[in-house]
This record gives sequence, structure tokens and C-alpha cells, in this order.
Amino acid sequence: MTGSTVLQARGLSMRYGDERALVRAVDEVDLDVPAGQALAVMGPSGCGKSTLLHLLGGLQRPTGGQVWLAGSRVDTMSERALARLRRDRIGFVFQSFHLMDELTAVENVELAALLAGQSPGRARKRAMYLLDRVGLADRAAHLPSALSGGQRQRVAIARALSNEPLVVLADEPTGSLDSAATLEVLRLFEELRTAGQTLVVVTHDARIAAVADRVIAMRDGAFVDDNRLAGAVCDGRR
Ligand SMILES: Nc1ncnc2c1ncn2[C@@H]1O[C@H](COP(=O)(O)OP(=O)(O)OP(=O)(O)O)[C@@H](O)[C@H]1O
Repeated sequence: MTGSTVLQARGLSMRYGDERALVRAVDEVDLDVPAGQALAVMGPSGCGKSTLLHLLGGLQRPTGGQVWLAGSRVDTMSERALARLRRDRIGFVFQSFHLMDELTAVENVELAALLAGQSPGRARKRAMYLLDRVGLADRAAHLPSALSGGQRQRVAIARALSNEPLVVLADEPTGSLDSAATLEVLRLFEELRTAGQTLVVVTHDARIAAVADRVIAMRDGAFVDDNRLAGAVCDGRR
């Protein structure tokens, strides 16, 4: 824990429609995520969790407010700079994994490292290291179709880590998993948190909240409760 702020938002807003049918998907949100914090954002369906994550990760441009990632202004960045930022500094994890079906587990992880400019040798080494870290070294040569849901999501998490991201942004990472697979992914998030990886996870799953340092409850696009679990970030645990 360095105390520096990795992600920051001020007055962040995303509105859809017009005055006849206005949806405030994200409504003037302020957020500071310090390095090393594992943050869970929870709330009912449609409250704006995914939209918030997309705005924070530069996947969508806000209709108002500002976002900074490690001091760089995200909301006004060119498309080209945004693509570079996402590739080099952010790890994304999605509910539906987004793995390439025709590539093996190791190739899926390696591809992200290659796209980030690593040499083939280094990319393969890093991909194998990361698969080992998520407990799947023995599944490296398997296609996603030969993996369970929990294993696929662990490959997706390994891929998200391939660029040594400043922050991992995860959107319902256990949303399509059964209970046993959810536990596998939870264990992995717990390990990442202990290792000091900055994490923002949006979820319906209270079990994720249980492994987070901080839980924000969202409703109708706004934060209604911000619970920094007592001492979790400041007790020198890291
Ligand atoms: N492209 C769009 N056009 C209009 N409204 C949209 C659009 N995308 C999202 N919304 C609306 O914005 C609100 C927030 O959606 P969002 O997907 O962020 O919610 P969520 O909390 O992630 O929901 P869930 O948990 O069901 O995934 C919802 O009311 C949704 O209908």
C-alpha cells in the first residue's frame, strides 16, 4: 500500500435519452481508489455498476465529470491513447470471460502480452507463470471449450494480469459461475488482494464483498453507502 491514488472520479455522470425519458445511469459520482485497495461495488440490477466500470476503464465516455488513472485524464483522451491505456495499464475481467475459442489457455494469456509489446519468448514465459499463479499450469494446452466455467474465468484473470495492470476492473466475474467455480474465483481475488493488486469488482455477489477492503453500495446511479472495512487498508496488513 503506497497511499497513492490509482483511480479518481469527480462528478462522473452517464446519462442516456432525453428529457422525456432520461436515464441517469451514473449520477455525479466521486471516487478515489488508493493503490492496493480491493473495492467491491454492489447494487441491484440496473443501478449503474457496469456503466461505472466502463467509464472508469475508458470503455465508454462519460456525459459529464472527469476520470483519472494514475494521474492521466481518461475521459478526454484520444481513442488511440485510450486503447494504449487499456492495453498497458488496465486488466479487464468480464462475466462471459471473452476468451478466444480457437486459442489454448496459454495462447489466450500470451496474446495479451504480445499485444502489449512483449517478445514471443517473454510473453510465453509470463503466460505460463500467470497460468501457474491461477492454478492452471496443467491446463495450458487446453482450449476454453475443454475447461470448466471457473477455469475459464481463471484464464481470463491470468490474461488480465499479463500487462501487470495498475488496476483490475472486473464486471460480475462470478455472474455466470456455479457455487464451486465461484469459490475458485473468490480464492483468487483474495490472493490478488493480499498481493496488493488494486481491484474494482462490480457484483451482485455478497461473497465478493466479504473479500474486499471496501464496499460501495450503489442505487439509481449514485453511491448510497461507502463502507471501508475497519482498518483494512490502514492497519499495515500489506
Ligand atoms: N445504451 C444504453 N441506452 C439507454 N440506457 C442504458 C444503456 N446502457 C445502460 N442503460 C441503462 O442504464 C442503467 C444502468 O445500467 P448498467 O448496465 O450500468 O446497470 P448494472 O447495475 O450494471 O445492471 P446489472 O447488474 O443488471 O448488470 C440501466 O437503467 C440501463 O437500462
